[in-house]
Amino acid sequence: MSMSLNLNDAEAARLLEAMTTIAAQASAAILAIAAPKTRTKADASPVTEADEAAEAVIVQGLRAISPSIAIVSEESATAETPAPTGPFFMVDPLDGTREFIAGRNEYTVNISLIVDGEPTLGVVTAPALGLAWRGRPGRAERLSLDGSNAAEIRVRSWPAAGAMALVSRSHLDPASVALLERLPGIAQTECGSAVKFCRVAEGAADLYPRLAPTREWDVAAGHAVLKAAGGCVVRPDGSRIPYGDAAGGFLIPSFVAVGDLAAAANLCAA
Ligand SMILES: Nc1ncnc2c1ncn2[C@@H]1O[C@H](COP(=O)(O)O)[C@@H](OP(=O)(O)O)[C@H]1O
Ligand SMILES: [Mg+2]
Repeated sequence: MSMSLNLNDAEAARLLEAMTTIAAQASAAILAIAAPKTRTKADASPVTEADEAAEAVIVQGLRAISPSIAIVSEESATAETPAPTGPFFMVDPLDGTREFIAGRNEYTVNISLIVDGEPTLGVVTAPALGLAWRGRPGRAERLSLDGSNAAEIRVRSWPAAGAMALVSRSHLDPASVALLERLPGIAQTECGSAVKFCRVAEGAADLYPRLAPTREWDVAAGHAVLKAAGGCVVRPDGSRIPYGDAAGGFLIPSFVAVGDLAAAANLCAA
């Protein structure tokens, strides 16, 4: 059954607030696990008991607030997961598991709501940084994990000098390196997880190139935040990312996340 969802701004704000609370609860569940037991998944990537604890908190929380909206979540998605037919929540209970296991603080909880194939609402929390970022159409915010200190954020214009790219610490690939080599004078910093989208959204960086595979749950919430802040996440040719690709295993082969839309158009035309 297809279901339409036409949220006005007050309803969007209310739903995003509830998603923020759930992401904060999942963050607390992660922080409560001091020495996580770790195993390797079928795709050779790591998962910990913290990933699973956070997912349980999130799924239970989302079911309680919106029982009719489907949930696609990293640790429960399988090859048999059907393509969602209406709006759906896309969840990564712990993005940057490698960072988390290594004891670094750049890992996140990602929760987004996809409507008509577009990440429309999104919250990203960084438990170890005590921070959250969230976006809905027309407004993006950075706040403390406890919900205080919410402040509007906005992308910056591409600077004439001193543009900054963020790249994966654990998965930097040759194609992204080659793209950066074509941009003279751009500085680059390593950063784990969906924090990269949020740094671009708050105008601390300009570009996050990822010309290597990720999955929709790694991207959707950060995409919603960056879009709300005035930026974009697109395939390298400038086309949109088709969310809800169950048949393709929710794989996103490559993307670029950019703060300045004119710079994004130039980059994608090059
Ligand atoms: N070959 C691959 N295919 C699909 N996703 C990949 C991948 N290599 C890395 N990723 C994704 O990249 C995420 C980490 O991003 P980063 O390197 O920027 O921190 C991982 O998230 P998880 O930690 O949730 O598994 C993982 O899903
Ligand atoms: Mg994960």
